[in-house]
Amino acid sequence: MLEVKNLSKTYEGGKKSLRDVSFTAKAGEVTAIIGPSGAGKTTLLRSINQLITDDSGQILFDGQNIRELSRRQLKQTRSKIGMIFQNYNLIEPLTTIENVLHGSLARKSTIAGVLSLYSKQEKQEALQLIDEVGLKEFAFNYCSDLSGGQKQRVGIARSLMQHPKMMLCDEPIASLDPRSTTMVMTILRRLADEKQLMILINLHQVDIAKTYADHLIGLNNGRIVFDGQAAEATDRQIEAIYSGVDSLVTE
Ligand SMILES: Nc1ncnc2c1ncn2[C@@H]1O[C@H](COP(=O)(O)OP(=O)(O)OP(=O)(O)O)[C@@H](O)[C@H]1O
Repeated sequence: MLEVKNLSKTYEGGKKSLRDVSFTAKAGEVTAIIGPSGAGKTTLLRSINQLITDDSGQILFDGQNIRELSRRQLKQTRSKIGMIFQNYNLIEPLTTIENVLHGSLARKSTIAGVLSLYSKQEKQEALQLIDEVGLKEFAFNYCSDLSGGQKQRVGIARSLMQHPKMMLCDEPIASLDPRSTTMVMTILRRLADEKQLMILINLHQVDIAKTYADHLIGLNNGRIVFDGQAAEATDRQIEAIYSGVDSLVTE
């Protein structure tokens, strides 16, 4: 379970990007975060694993407050949190399997990582994950030769190599066509259902959020203005998330 309590963030220059944000996310659930551009979605996702340092609040995950961990503890906790990015963040001149194997670096010693020392078991696991995301025949292709949707699936397999408990997905389908969008969202949904992963996903497409997510959070100007079941959010509530009317949990 992830419990975010009263999280606030003000950037240098004074922009208040998160204002007293509190919510809970559960294992096995897809939580979609929607809201207009600049609402604070990326800031929220990146604060959860402390890629952005926030001002105040609590982030309780796996029995710990992530905000209070030492550097070493944070590294350990981050190894359980996968990240999926809009621009994939792959090493393009490397092959699919090499990129996926990189996901295990979070669990390895620095020297083993630098020397790219992977065990036979890790290579087998990487191939298995590549198969799970439907890319078996592309395992030894260079990532630079893959389509956007294929690259995102490599990103998912790489993240699974970490053995994550939670996946933070920052607009993972923003650059994809409808067919690739369906494939990626279906895989994320399956990971929540079958591996009981906790999936948090920033989205611009409300219809996709309502189709694939269990839980919907609406952010506007750094505030949570909706927190409820994705399938039950009404058009009026969705409209209000984007127009910025506060406190819409009840109609
Ligand atoms: N490094 C930064 N320094 C100052 N202000 C920032 C910084 N990063 C983001 N902001 C501001 O914080 C607010 C929230 O930004 P954030 O990127 O979290 O929003 P978002 O909801 O993810 O937007 P989008 O949907 O466009 O990606 C915006 O007003 C943005 O301009």
